[in-house]
Amino acid sequence: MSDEPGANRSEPARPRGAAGASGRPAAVDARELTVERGGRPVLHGITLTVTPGTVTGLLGPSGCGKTTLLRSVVGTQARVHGRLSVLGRPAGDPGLRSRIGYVTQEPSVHRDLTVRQNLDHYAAVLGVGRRRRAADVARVLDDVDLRDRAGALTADLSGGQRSRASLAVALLGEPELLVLDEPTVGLDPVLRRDLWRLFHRLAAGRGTTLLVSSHVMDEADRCDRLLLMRDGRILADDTPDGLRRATGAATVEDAFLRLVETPPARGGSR
Ligand SMILES: Nc1ncnc2c1ncn2[C@@H]1O[C@H](COP(=O)(O)OP(=O)(O)OP(=O)(O)O)[C@@H](O)[C@H]1O
Repeated sequence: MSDEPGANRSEPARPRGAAGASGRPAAVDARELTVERGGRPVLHGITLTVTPGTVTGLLGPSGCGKTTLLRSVVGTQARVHGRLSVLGRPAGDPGLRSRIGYVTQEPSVHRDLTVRQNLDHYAAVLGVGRRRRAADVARVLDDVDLRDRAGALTADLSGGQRSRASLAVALLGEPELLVLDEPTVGLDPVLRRDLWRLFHRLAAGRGTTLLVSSHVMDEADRCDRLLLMRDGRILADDTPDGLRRATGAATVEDAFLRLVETPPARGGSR
């Protein structure tokens, strides 16, 4: 059976009043989400809410199911069961395509085009008129700090620069929800810091919701909210401070270990 788009049987979640302070519906609302890949379950009844206008980190070890969850949110994952609504619509709804930006772990730019040509091409695909296109391309080049490499072939960029070029493509349509799969892997500390600043600028300035995965726990404090994940389950959905308070741990990494080692309370969500 295919693991690719087209076989998504998720249903929209019922509206649950999970809106943020803005009154907008939850950016993501998942209820009892289950996904099978390669004939075995990899997500086990996940329930979570992503508040609009926040930077939410999806943190967990390699192989725990982060990419599978992100693919479910953007509608490219097959065999999704349960209820999943994104920006108030069922996941995978064609009307969501222009409202979501998705950056996978594999850079999605054409290597034989320059950065600017890539952006111009994708802006045209998005239907941005010729006159607005130059301004949009300049804006996203600034966002990801690639203006001075705009004329370079993407084949000639470093890995980190190519990732940022992919992020620039995702920013073109000013999406309401940005889904980023491990965007900071391989970046030096300065670039990582700059990217997290950009994420918060997008959330604070444009009201964009960012769902950002990472397997590095030290990125936790850069997030407004955290979804801690392990073995296809959500261990915690909290702020970094709330998580430390709830577990009595000094760091999010220790909080994660305590959650793994402590059996869930009766009636708890784990
Ligand atoms: N195409 C596939 N077919 C079958 N099983 C898959 C496929 N892709 C991933 N899996 C399995 O699904 C589980 C979750 O994988 P997923 O890629 O979602 O994890 P992840 O947390 O994103 O990992 P990483 O941090 O390494 O990217 C893993 O056990 C993985 O082996």
